[in-house]
Amino acid sequence: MDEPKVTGTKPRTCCPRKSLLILGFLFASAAIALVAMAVTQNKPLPKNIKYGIVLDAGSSHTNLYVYEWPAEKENDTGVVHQVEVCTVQGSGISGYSKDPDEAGLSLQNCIKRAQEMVPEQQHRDTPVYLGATAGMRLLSLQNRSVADRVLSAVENMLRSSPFDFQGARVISGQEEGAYGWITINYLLGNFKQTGWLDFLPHLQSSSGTSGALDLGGASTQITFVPDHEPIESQENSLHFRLYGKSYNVYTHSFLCYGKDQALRLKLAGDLQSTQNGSLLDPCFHPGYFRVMNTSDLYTSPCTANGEQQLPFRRLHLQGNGDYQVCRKAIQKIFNTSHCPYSSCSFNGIFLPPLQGKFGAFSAFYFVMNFLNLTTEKSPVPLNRVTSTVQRFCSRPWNEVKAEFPNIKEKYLSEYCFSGAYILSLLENGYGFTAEKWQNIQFLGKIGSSDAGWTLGYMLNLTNMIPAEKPPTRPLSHASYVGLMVFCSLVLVAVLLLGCFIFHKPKCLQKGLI
Ligand SMILES: O=c1[nH]cnc2c1ncn2[C@@H]1O[C@H](COP(=O)(O)OP(=O)(O)O)[C@@H](O)[C@H]1O
Ligand SMILES: [Ca+2]
Repeated sequence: MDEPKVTGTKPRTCCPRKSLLILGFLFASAAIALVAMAVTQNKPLPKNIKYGIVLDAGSSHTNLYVYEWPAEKENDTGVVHQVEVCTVQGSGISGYSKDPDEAGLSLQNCIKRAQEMVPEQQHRDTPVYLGATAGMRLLSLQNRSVADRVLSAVENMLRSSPFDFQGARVISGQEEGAYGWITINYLLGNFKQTGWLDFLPHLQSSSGTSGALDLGGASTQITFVPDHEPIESQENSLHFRLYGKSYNVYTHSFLCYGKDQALRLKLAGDLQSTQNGSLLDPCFHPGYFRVMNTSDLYTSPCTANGEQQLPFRRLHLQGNGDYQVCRKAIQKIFNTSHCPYSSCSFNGIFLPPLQGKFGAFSAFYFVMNFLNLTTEKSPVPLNRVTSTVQRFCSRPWNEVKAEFPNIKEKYLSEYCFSGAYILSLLENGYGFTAEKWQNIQFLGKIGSSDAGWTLGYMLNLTNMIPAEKPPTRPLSHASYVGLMVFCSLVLVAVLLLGCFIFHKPKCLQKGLI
């Protein structure tokens, strides 16, 4: 018998296995190519960096700041940062009234330093600004022509530098307050309005900004956005439109209430009640002794009104480190007897209710930092700050001097007065209660940049803060490419999986493998 013939086709060789392999290979190659393309395309381009220089001509000294930012991101918020600060040796420019040319020469070393920091080919395109604050405001009040001569001396020096000189002027107290407020909010990223909060504005605090407290040697500034309160005096009211949002800002600068002039005000007041020129001063350490010419005390317009024929020419000051008495003596320089508004700080100056968080910088920070009151994460409570200052004031001067041999004697001897003055100003002057005190953060730097008015000044003068929010795409280019690649891969994978499930090659079917 014939054996039954095996009919039909030969069992299929597993050809889909080959196709699968090819498909897999193509898939892997395409995926690698996509990722490689995305990475190469998004590699950061060589940076095009721009620079700007601002000189802060303060009453006690001048600082030169160099800032840099990526040219293509000029209008973003938070991109400009400080790369250098150079402290000019000697006094502030207002201290050169006897020899104005020296004021210009004093800047030379720091200008050289800036030349090293900025690449030579960019010197010509780098703007340089000088802003003078309360020391020069006082000198202008005292002798306008001398102040002008000092300003033209620094102007000539800056014009002769290789940088693009943009002006040297005395800025107003209002500007100083406003630019300090802009600086800290820019650096803290408070003008940034990206993310979901844009669509849920009720979740943001009313202004989303921090107030600014700046303490200098000759003036002090307070600036913040009050909560829906009308700003009752025009000279304290500023309006800004930044990144598409409007801000009604309260600001006041108290000339003569920087810590150096405040000390003069206090001493000039104390002098009225001495007969022989010796003064027992509760704001200096026990055992501290200082001799001053009374005429020096009255050279400033802050104290000039009190000048009188005193029967002595020298003041012999002796410390006794009594914090409570010191606070009482300081209190006398704040006049709280009249207020033509619904509420005032002191000297009849309008102050709306304090609102939100505050960043306190410059001498507020130097003093608190020296007293070790800035190191903790959360603010140190007011009662602990008070007891720290009290304890420090009561320490004998020779003990303090021995503990801090490297700190300038001028600073060291005045930290007791300065600590007490800061507490008087914030607590009694502005009305920071123990509860509100917790909203103050003492700031030296934010990131790499010093907190102060200079950055805000430059941002404003270079038009780097747009009034309206620049139109932006929802995603950055890199995120867009990344997401596109990811979605393409998911789509391809789903397609392959679909093909695989619905046209399962026979060789992979059960029993054929
Ligand atoms: O390291 C420090 N310790 C204590 N005080 C300092 C230190 N550095 C600067 N200061 C003080 O900070 C203040 C800065 O004032 P600035 O010179 O800016 O005057 P202004 O802003 O009133 O024009 C001055 O009183 C100066 O003595
Ligand atoms: Ca200052």
